[in-house]
Amino acid sequence: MTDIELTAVTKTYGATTVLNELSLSIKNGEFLTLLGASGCGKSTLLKLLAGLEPPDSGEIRKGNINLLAQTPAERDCAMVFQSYALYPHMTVGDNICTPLYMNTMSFMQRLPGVRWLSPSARKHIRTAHEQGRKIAKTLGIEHLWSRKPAALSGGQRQRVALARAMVRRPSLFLFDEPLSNLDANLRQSLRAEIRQLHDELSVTFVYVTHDQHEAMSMSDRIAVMKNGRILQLGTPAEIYDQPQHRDVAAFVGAPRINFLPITRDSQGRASFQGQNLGQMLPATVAEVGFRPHTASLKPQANALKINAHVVLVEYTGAERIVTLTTPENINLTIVLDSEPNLRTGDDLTLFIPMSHCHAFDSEGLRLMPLCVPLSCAA
Ligand SMILES: Nc1ncnc2c1ncn2[C@@H]1O[C@H](COP(=O)(O)OP(=O)(O)OP(=O)(O)O)[C@@H](O)[C@H]1O
Repeated sequence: MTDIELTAVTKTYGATTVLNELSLSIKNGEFLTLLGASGCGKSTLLKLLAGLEPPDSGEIRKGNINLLAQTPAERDCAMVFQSYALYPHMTVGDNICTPLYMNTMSFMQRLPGVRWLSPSARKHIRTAHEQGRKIAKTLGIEHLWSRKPAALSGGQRQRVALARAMVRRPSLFLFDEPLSNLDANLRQSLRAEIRQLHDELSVTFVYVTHDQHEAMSMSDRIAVMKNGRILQLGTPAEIYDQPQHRDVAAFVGAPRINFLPITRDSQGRASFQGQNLGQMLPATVAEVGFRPHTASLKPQANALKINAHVVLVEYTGAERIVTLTTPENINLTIVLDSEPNLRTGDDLTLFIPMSHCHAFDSEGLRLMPLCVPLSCAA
């Protein structure tokens, strides 16, 4: 099977450019997540893949097949929406199976009267129901077969929508925020189920979400989007550990990454709270980011030192989340797994190993740290 290649795809609605010269290679069989804030163009990209909308320019190809020349039905993909999109007058069984047998019947056989009179049409329906029941069993909804959608919970409805997509055995699944309407516990269990389905089916999943937990826990690769462009494409670990843009760093991780604005000393060297960082950070650094879990209260070499004031200590059981403010009025959040005596109002010094600091320039682009060890001049 072949990868799907999007090349310089642009989509506009009126004066709004929703996708901007976007290029992306979707590997055959991978679980790829499009992650980004509301309005960044994720759903539009999904619609272009499904053939529900055409791009203004650019190419979408699968090997030597030009997908843009194919109708949605020819593209062999199934879409699962946030809103389930079930037929309210049909039972669960009919919701799952109707698209399947309608696909395999001739126009005449699809006519309601003929459908039940024609032996071959009845055979199609019987086969579809057998396949549908198997899938329903896999998803744990077989006992709901004769119910109508109104008599189902949100999680059950989404399972029916999943079953309806799976029964056709498409080579590409497109998910548009399928878990957004569900409560946190159900989201977590369906997240795992969708990932398991992917592993069992071994077909390509493209999954849209603005929830970084979903993206990080389910995906082989994540494309982080902003303003119709991909800021970074990588594995969850690459996205988390080596964010190529400050907005990528800010989008993943909870609590959120901290950012420190870097100033210049009288000689033009990078500095923060009077420390000379010129030996450690590239000359063009504008900001340093560090994740809340990387801060320590233990003095150490080659570390960025931050003087701060404790505003709030929150106990979460295993760890404590500490909110601080610096003399420059920068708010910081750190996570400590042990510090029995820390209280609101304390003044302290944080140490962030330079190996855990992310440097960004004024455009937000990642800079490689200098390899010269720092002698932090206080
Ligand atoms: N049919 C349309 N006509 C006009 N504008 C549209 C249309 N569809 C989408 N847009 C606009 O395109 C932009 C991107 O929309 P899109 O739905 O792709 O974003 P998204 O990242 O999926 O956001 P969300 O997470 O809120 O669904 C938005 O500003 C939206 O208002």
